[in-house]
Amino acid sequence: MILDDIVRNTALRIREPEESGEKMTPLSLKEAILSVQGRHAVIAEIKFSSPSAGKIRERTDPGKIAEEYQNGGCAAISVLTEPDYFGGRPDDIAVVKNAVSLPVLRKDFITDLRQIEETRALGADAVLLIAGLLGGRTGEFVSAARRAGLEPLVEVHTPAEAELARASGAELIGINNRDLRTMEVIRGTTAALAGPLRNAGRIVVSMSGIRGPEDIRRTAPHADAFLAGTVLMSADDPKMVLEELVCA
Ligand SMILES: O=P(O)(O)OC[C@@H](O)[C@@H](O)c1c[nH]c2ccccc12
Repeated sequence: MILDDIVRNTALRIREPEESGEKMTPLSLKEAILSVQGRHAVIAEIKFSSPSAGKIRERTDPGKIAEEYQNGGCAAISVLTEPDYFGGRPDDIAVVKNAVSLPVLRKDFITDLRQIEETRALGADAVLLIAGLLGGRTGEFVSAARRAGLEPLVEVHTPAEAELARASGAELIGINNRDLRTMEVIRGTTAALAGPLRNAGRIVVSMSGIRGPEDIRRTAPHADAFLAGTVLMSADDPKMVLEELVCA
């Protein structure tokens, strides 16, 4: 299965983190989401290809894309750093951080605590932790991320994972509408899982499969923020499409 291949190959790339120089004070993804008023908080993703979509667009300077996203009014930027299936690079984090003044979320397949240190060393503000990969270790990774100065965003797709995420203490929970194992998008996933999480005070990010403003409007009663990738990266004018999502 593709997900197993990705996780295995990613683990093979892990190196002991090197001591890196002074890092900037992290920007809060939570604050960025909560400070959006009168429009939708959108996390715009930089992703050049994916197992489900194949090649999305030619690789160009991620800093330029990030600037366009910032001009389009996103609350934060997500950067896929996995190289083999998503066309990303770890160093894209620093490039994006230098280009914009928004929180940057690193998205990769994290299954080893050394990747948490690495993520902070790369300059990210927040890190994606996938409950479906971490299982009972989710809470341990949430704590490790905080200790490293990173805000954890825990991704879930099933009720059991949602409960794991809630119990992990993470404040930010991403409900992935796409099943990472089958790659099928079920747009009702956010509505189905958000209730208990929001009642427990968690901030819910609805992720994946957003095709346009209508998808945002339909899910808005169930989510505090949205994460969109393919619809933006495949657009001729990502800034314009992002503005449509933000103002949906
Ligand atoms: O391109 P989309 O359908 O807008 O989806 C973005 C994002 O949610 C997706 O890239 C994603 C969500 N969780 C992940 C985990 C790993 C890799 C990728 C992802």
